[in-house]
Amino acid sequence: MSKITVSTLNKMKAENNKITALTAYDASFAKLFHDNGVEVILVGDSLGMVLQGGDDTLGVTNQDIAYHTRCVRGGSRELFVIADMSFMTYSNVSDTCKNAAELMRAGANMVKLEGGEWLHESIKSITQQGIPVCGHLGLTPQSVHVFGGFKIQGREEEKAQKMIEDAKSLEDAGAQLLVLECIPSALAKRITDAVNIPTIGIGAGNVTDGQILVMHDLVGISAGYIPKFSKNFLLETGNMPDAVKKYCTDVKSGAFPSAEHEFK
Ligand SMILES: Nc1nc(=O)c2c([nH]1)NC[C@@H]1CN(c3ccc(C(=O)N[C@@H](CCC(=O)O)C(=O)O)cc3)CN21
Ligand SMILES: CC(C)C(=O)C(=O)O
Ligand SMILES: [Mg+2]
Repeated sequence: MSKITVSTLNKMKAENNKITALTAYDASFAKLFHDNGVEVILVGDSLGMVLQGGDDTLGVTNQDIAYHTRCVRGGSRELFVIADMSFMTYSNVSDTCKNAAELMRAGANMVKLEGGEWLHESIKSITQQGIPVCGHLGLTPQSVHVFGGFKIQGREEEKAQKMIEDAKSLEDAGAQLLVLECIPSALAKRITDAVNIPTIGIGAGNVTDGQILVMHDLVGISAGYIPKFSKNFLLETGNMPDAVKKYCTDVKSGAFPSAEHEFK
């Protein structure tokens, strides 16, 4: 696979060619995913749950993400790697600059921040200084204690409209990609239509420009529960490379996620 860049991702949105993404936390899995058709690798702070065994993602540090970003980058120079900014490491512009820079030096191609309009200044500042940004709206797990659990977001029309405004604000600030997590498919469609940047969904239906899953859910070995929107692709394929290939094929064709994996 040739090298993926933000230009490739824009082109894919324009051509209705779905973007395939998975989380990875080390070199071997990152290379396996890349070799079998995955276009974007996320070093997610989900590692606080699936690697560290925590109940949420709040215990993850910027150093943790930097470490795993180095590991993932070790899998290939060619990977398009997004690194999550962890809980409370992007509270102000200065912290955002310092911590995002550490992730870029560790080998990331882009950093991801959870939140809407309030991130405007920080996103503007780091993109101006050369750091590409991915936004993240909907069920933003760092806010699990504000939400009162890992609950689907944006069901009320007022909240839905606010999320659309947040998406536009992120794009306006300079964000070049947007993750939408656990929202009704109809809202994911409205957001995808409202912005020019590609959207990547998880629990947001097959209407987004791409899909992402936590890698442990793809093979059914997540330590906690397995979210309803995920699917075990290892069951029907029996080996890892084919499970990854099947995931990519099904994302490309729109077969995954199907109705049973979406929220109405
Ligand atoms: N293994 C794993 N997969 C993930 O997708 C994931 C993580 N871990 N850790 C970080 C966050 C947390 N995420 C979660 C966790 C739980 C639900 C969940 O239980 N959702 C309910 C729906 C709740 C509702 O209806 O409002 C479900 O049944 O799937 C969703 C996303 C997504 N991320
Ligand atoms: C679930 C994805 C989008 C994420 O942010 C993570 O893995 O941390
Ligand atoms: Mg995350």
